[in-house]
Amino acid sequence: MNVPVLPSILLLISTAHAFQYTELAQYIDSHQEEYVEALRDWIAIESDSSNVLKRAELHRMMDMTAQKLRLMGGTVELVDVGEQELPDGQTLALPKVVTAQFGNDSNKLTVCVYGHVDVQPAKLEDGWATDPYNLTDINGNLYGRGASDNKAPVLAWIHAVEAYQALNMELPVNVKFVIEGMEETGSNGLDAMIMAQRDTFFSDVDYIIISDCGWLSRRPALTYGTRGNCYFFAEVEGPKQDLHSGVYGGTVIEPMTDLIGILDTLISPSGTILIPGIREAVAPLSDDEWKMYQDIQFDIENHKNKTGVNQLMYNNKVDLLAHMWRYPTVSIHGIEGAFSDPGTKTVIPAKVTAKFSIRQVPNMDPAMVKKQVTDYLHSVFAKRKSPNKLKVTMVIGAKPWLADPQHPLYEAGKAAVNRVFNTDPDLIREGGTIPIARTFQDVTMKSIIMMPIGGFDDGMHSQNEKMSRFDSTGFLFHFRFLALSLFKRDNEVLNKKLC
Ligand SMILES: CC(C)C[C@H](N)C(=O)NCC(=O)O
Repeated sequence: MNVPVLPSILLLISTAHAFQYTELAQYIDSHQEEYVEALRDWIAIESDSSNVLKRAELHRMMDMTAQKLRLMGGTVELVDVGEQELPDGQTLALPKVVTAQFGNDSNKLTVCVYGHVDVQPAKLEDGWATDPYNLTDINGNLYGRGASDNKAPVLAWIHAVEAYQALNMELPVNVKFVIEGMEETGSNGLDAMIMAQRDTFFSDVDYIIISDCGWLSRRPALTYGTRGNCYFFAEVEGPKQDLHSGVYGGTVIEPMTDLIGILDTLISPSGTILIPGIREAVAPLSDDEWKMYQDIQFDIENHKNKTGVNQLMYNNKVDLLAHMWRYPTVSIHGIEGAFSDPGTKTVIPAKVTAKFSIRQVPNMDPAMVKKQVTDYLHSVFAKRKSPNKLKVTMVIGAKPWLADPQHPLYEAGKAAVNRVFNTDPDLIREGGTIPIARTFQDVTMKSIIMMPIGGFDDGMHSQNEKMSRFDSTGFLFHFRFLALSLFKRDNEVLNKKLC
């Protein structure tokens, strides 16, 4: 069973009878290689949204996505969401957002599937074992940038609709797609588009499904929360050009020294955020949450192996999960302008820009965090009495998202997992960010369920990202049935509650 297939699963299925399940499953299994080839075509496109030099590739990716949906007979639009302003003041066209619709029957529920087809940067020399843009199948693992995050899951949903069409089966729900190309950099332009189309495209949507996350372990999972993210640039500028450190070192106050000095004041070695006001905003961990976390399957040794470290920040499961999902953290990602090539260049860089981010949790507010971080860094910098100039910019301000795991969507999900796996799913949160999740919820007032498709060891954003055709436990195979059951149950529950 391969991944792109997965969704077929998810789909539709609500009203399908047993023989239809079998037919769908057979169709999907017998088309597995075509799904892998479709994924190969998509992986080959370097749709890196963070690199402005790759923008043409991103536009091509959106066109290709729209074309695939058009060829399936969907009502497809490429929605212009305007321009992006770059830190240097230049502007650049944003990739268009693809919307599509299959079915328009007012007697059916309408499901909106959201996904993205942009990716994080990847280079062979980062330590990939294979070319990140050439899908490589090793023992059933499909390696390539974007395989798990989020190209295979998006394709899987599309192929699910296609399987119904190919078998001349009626879709049990109307299906809408919203597929974007800027998720990895904060979903620029998408908030405004959702607001603008609230009373049109989104007016008949009953609920939203996102498959842009992963299981936590080999136990089935449903995701009910994601962290937000505030991403900052801190630029320190000094001399008018780079200087020879032997000739000028000791006479000028170096921008890099200033920058490292202020970065070191963001977080303590034991992980305490030192920016005033941040920790105070965080909702305290309730007893109920503590109990929920205790029951979740999470193997600390496995987490150590996966990350390749021999010591973690915390030694117990609840603390680790809580710090992964529902406490903020500061991560320092890189320094632009710093010398980073092999060799021993002896330069004093004239201007350096640090990139760091702070994951957001309830009840933090990105606007407030922007002010707290900017004020704090300027006050720390002022104490250094440096003649250099500091500029702090927040380039992403994505809010956290939290659903009610008691909502009928999750009841349906749990019942389906039980039916299929004979076990309760773990109800998990996600430490990463899906910037648009909160907007969907706030603007459309519709509920969201996140149904992870990725494996716990897919390596999203990392070297050797992959999506598995099979898992040792065969979870993808099971997931198909989970989905079938889910939607069957889903409609039963939701028809009662939503209609
Ligand atoms: C695991 C995340 C929710 C996946 C998502 N596509 C993502 O990577 N978002 C950006 C981020 O930095 O979290």
